[in-house]
Amino acid sequence: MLSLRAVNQFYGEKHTLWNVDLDLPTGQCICLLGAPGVGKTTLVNCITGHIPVQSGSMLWQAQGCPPEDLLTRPPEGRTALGIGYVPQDKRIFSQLSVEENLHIAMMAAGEQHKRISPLVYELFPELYTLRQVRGGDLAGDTQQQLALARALVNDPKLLILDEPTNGRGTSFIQDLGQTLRRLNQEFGLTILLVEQRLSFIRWVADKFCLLHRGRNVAQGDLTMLDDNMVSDWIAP
Ligand SMILES: Nc1ncnc2c1ncn2[C@@H]1O[C@H](COP(=O)(O)OP(=O)(O)OP(=O)(O)O)[C@@H](O)[C@H]1O
Repeated sequence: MLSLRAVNQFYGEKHTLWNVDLDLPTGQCICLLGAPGVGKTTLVNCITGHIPVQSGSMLWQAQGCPPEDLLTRPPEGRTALGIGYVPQDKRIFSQLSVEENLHIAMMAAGEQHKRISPLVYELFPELYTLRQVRGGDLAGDTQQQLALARALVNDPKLLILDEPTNGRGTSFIQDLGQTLRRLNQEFGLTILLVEQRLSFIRWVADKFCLLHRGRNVAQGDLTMLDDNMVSDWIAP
C-alpha cells in the first residue's frame, strides 16, 4: 500500500530522518517503535504531509490502481486518498460538538455532503450518546475515541495512530486493542501504529519497524522483536 525509500528530513540544520525505508503492505498492522526523540512522530507527519521531506520517495498504491507519488499531494489530498491520522495531541476542536468535529473532518476530505458512517457510532456508541456535547467537555478517554472516530469517518485505507495509549487507563487500552484488531482483521484496514507499550504491540501488530536516531535499524515480523533488540535499542 505504501513504500518509503531513502526518506530524509531536516528541522532547519538538524538532520532528523536518515534514509528511512519502510513498507506498509495492505491489510497489515505495522508498529513503529523506538526510544523518545528518535523521529517517530516526525516520520508519520512526513507521511501525512504535515512536514516536508528533504529527499526520498513515498509511493502509494491502492488495490487495482496504479502507484501514485504521495509527495506531490498536500495533507488534505492524502486524507482524500485514504490516509487517516490520529495525532498524539488529538487536535479535536474543543468548542465544537462531537458531531461537528466529525463533519469538519469530512469537509476537510471534500466529503461535506456525506452522512457520518454508522460504523463510527457502532464502534463508539458513547460518541453517539454525546454527539451534541462539545469536544472540550468530554473526558480524556472519550476525546481519544473522538480523535479515532474523526480519522475513521472518511473511510481510510491506511490508519496512522501516534501513541494512542499514552496516558490512558487499562480499560481504554483493552477496548482500543479490540477495536484496532477488528478494524485490521475484519475490515482489512492497514494500520501504522506508533507505540511504546510492548504488550499492546505484541497483541495488535504483525510487523515492526524500529527507529534509532532517525534511522530504521530493524524491521520485520513481530516474532523477530526479541528482548535483546528491545534492550539494545529501546530500553533506557
Ligand atoms: N518542530 C521541531 N523543530 C525542531 N526539532 C524538532 C521539532 N519537532 C521535533 N524535533 C526534534 O526532532 C527529533 C525527533 O522528534 P520526534 O518528536 O519525531 O521523536 P519521537 O520519536 O516521536 O519522540 P516521542 O516518542 O518523544 O514522541 C527530536 O530530537 C525532537 O526534539
